[in-house]
Amino acid sequence: MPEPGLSPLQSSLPTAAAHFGAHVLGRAGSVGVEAADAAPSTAPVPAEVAEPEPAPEPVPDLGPVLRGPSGLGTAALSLARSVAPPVVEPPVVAAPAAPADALHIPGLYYHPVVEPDPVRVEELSRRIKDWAMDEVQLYPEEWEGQFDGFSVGKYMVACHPDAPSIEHLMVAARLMVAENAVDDCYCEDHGGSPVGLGGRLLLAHTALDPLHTTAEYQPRWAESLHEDAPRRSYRSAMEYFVRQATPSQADRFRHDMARLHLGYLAEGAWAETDHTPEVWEYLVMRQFNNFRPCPTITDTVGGYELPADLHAQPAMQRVLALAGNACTIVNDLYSYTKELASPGRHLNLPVVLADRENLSDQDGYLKAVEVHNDLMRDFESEAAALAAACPVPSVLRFLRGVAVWVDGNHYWHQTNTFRYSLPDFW
Ligand SMILES: CC(C)=CCC/C(C)=C(\C)COP(=O)(O)OP(=O)(O)O
Ligand SMILES: [Mg+2]
Repeated sequence: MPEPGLSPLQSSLPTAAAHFGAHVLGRAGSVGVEAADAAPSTAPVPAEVAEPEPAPEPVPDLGPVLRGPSGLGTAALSLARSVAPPVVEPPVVAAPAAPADALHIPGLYYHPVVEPDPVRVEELSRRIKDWAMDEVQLYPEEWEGQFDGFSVGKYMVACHPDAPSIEHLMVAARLMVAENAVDDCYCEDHGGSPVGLGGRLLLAHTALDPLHTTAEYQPRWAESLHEDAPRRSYRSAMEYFVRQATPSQADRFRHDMARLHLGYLAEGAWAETDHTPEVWEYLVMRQFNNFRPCPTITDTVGGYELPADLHAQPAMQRVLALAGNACTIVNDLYSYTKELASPGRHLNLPVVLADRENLSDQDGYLKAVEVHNDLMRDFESEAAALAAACPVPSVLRFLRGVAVWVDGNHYWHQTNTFRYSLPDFW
């Protein structure tokens, strides 16, 4: 109900979008337009991480972002095109071919990406390694090869082609490295174990969501954040992130990380008792132990904000869950042989399908490909429906950012032959 004397906000949205609320859309529209036109965040970049002078930043190729993926079957991702005239008429570009030595999963539904800008990849790789070694003492010398082989620079450039600067990419890269450090060192094969995992994760979570307590106990907690590599890296990565993010973006990230830690705990609990969950139970765990915290920072890394009220809409939440699930099942497919070779029994979707549905290893794997493809198609159709129902610039750019992240994530898995290989099922 409008206040007396005030005329109601006029919305150009279809009636179907009425449930988003004119107050939210009115504000979101202005934020989005401003953000889309002036990409860099208003948050100041701290002096110690300022861009080096006078090296010029490579100009990001915004073509893929405006245009979206261009391969067969990518029409559903052309969100802006379906609801509004494009900002510029993009040139028609052929779908890029995957590199010759890339891994190919027959029947997998995915979109090829434009090769990430090699200048950005090199610069980001150099800076992230400096951060890992000099600022957080992340790993002993003998792990250097694994750090390089992870190729976080290539990963983040592929996933965030609209980042306005290398420093924006560093925000994503530090978090990616820190998230993997926690997984490797607390949960998996670099000293991790389900035993005591809850306590370790809880304490590390306070590097993201700080303790507020009395003067007597606060200093001891603050010291604890420097005691191991996972906590050092979470603490530092979060410090940079909150300088770049708005408070609601930081809060969104903390929530997504709490979800992630809950997923780690369920995975650890099942490993401890050697329990194989039902397929749907596994999918629940993997929705939490999930890449979700990475695509959901796409607006911070892009230098704009999807307003909290729009992020919280159930339709947006469904799109984000589907996108995260598609990304994560891609990992289950590409990491299948790595996980078979690791000590103990590592759960992934093909393994759980084979066990719970009495399938051969091969049929379990092939069914997991189908589950992935269904998730991808649901993500794309729900994202397109949301874009049509709520064609606010920040929503469209965010949905495009998530879709590009999904594609970049696939590209990184497909091309990371240092880390992954495929089973001989075809
Ligand atoms: C980057 C991030 C938020 C990671 C969270 C959880 C995670 C490590 C994954 C979803 C990847 O799965 P997994 O642990 O199976 O990774 P690898 O197969 O070892 O590459
Ligand atoms: Mg895996």
